[in-house]
Order: sequence, then structure tokens, then C-alpha cells
Amino acid sequence: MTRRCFLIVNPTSGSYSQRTVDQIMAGLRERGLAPELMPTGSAADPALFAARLCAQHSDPLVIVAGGDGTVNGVLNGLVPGRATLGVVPLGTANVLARELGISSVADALDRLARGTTRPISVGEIERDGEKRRFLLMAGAGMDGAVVRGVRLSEKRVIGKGAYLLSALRVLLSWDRSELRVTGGGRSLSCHGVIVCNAAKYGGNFVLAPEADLFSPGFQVLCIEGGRLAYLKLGLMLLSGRGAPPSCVTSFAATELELSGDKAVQLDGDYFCCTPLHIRTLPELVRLVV
Ligand SMILES: Nc1ncnc2c1ncn2[C@@H]1O[C@H](COP(=O)(O)OP(=O)(O)OP(=O)(O)O)[C@@H](O)[C@H]1O
Repeated sequence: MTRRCFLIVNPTSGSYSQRTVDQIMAGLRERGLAPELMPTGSAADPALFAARLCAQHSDPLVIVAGGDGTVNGVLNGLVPGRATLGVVPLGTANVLARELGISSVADALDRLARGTTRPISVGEIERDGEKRRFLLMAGAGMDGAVVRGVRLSEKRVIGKGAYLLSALRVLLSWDRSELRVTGGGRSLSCHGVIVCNAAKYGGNFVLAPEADLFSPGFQVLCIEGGRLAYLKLGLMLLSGRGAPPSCVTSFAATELELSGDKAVQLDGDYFCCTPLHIRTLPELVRLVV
């Protein structure tokens, strides 16, 4: 029997093309699935579509053809325990796909056809009563500021290079303020923090080898110091060498309080500024792996 599924497509994702979407639809059909195409028309649609699917169907298979930002949107619309999530990488960085080891669109389709799933734990931010989930990471400090400063016009033309340009602007107008991170039995002051729910970051770079999508809790990286600290962290990522520099304090936590006034990015999209509260939500939905 063919299984019905829903393909939420972001036409503004980094590697979107109508031809690829046609191939994905055909590939799903060839593999015995019956896809329904749902192109988004705005940044609010991924969450709205996911919520609607959970309300109308029992355990819908919701497939995202897009990047990590669209997956994040869908994740925020899903009703806990009431859907299965799948991903076909069509974004710019595609960190989730890299985390799962998905090597191509065809590989993603084969996995969807196999249908092996595992429950994933996600993070949830709360600020002023507003809640938002994240799947991969929440960053407050330099990376939040860089993501906030990315100009869409630059991203359309140079893709990932837009992050580099934004990073240069952030480095030139450096914010020296600190934030306090409290959780996991610690309380420390630092310039920035990256709360990792997955090991990879910014592409195929391993930032938090102990973080695991499939178990509750985070690996928390607190960055102490100024621009040099981030340079060292960047070099560690680029060189692929595991040990974090001494300016980074790493620990495990399931709940955190962040103070200060720092830009926050969730799964690569700007969300808000600190202060805020973060907690883990164990086994929120099942993910096709
Ligand atoms: N139709 C749309 N118009 C404008 N923005 C959209 C639309 N659909 C989704 N979005 C938003 O676009 C943002 C970026 O999309 P997405 O993550 O898919 O691509 P990307 O940024 O190229 O990839 P990655 O996040 O992997 O680097 C997300 O925040 C998503 O919610």
C-alpha cells in the first residue's frame, strides 16, 4: 500500500530548483510513497502547514525539502508525538542532513522509502512567555549577531559568503558585553554561548561531539574572551581537530538560564535577544534517519 506524505518545499531555500522538486516528487512516487506538494509562500508557512497537517491527519509523514530554517519552522508547528518528520536537503548549510549523514537527494529519498525512524529530543527557548523550539543549536553572542546581520540580498548572490561578510561587520563593531550562563551545576560569565543539540555546526564542522539529537540534553560551549577566542574556535572547527581551545568551557546541561543582551540564533535563523530560558524536550517527534 502506498503511504501518503506531505512535501513542504521552501522555494527560497539555497539549492531550490523546480527541476529538483519535480525529481523529488517523482522519486518519492517511484519508491511507493504518495506525496502531496506544499510550497511555502512565506516564512510563517512551514509552522502553519505542520500544525494544520497534525490537526487533520493521524501521524502524518511531513517531509521538508529545504534547509535547516525550514525544518525549524516545521518543527515549531508539529504537535509532540503526533507526526513523523523527514528531510530532503535543499538549503545552504543543511546541517541536519549532514548530522544524519545524508549524502544526496537520492539518499534522502531512499531513507524515506525505508522509513526507519528514531525519536528526537529538541531544545525549547522561552522568552517573555513566547516559546520556540530548536533542533540543532541555539547561539547567543557572536554567532547570533552574525546571523542577525546577514543581508538577504547578499545571501541570494553569494550564499554562505554572506555569513562571512556579516562576521566581518560584527568584528569591526565589536560588542564587549558579557552574559551569564547558569545551568548544568555551573554559573559563569562569558562573551558568547552555543547550546548544541547536535554535533555539527555551520556545515560539516564538528563543534560538539558529545551532543546527540537522539538523547535529551545539550553540550554547552561558553566562549570567554574577545575576538581572538572566536578566531581560535573558528580555526579548531576548520582544522577538524576535536579539542576546544582553553577559552571555551564545555559542559552538559538539560536546562539553562541566559542573562545579558545578546542576539540569539536558533538553527541558523535570528530569533531574539537574551535574557531567556532553555530546556530540553525529550522525544518530541520521530525523525526518518
Ligand atoms: N516562501 C518563503 N518565503 C520566504 N522565506 C521562507 C519561505 N519559506 C520558508 N522561508 C524561510 O526561509 C528561511 C531560510 O530557509 P532554509 O533554511 O530552507 O534555506 P537556507 O537558509 O538556504 O538553508 P540552511 O538553513 O540549511 O542554511 C527559513 O527561516 C524559512 O522559514
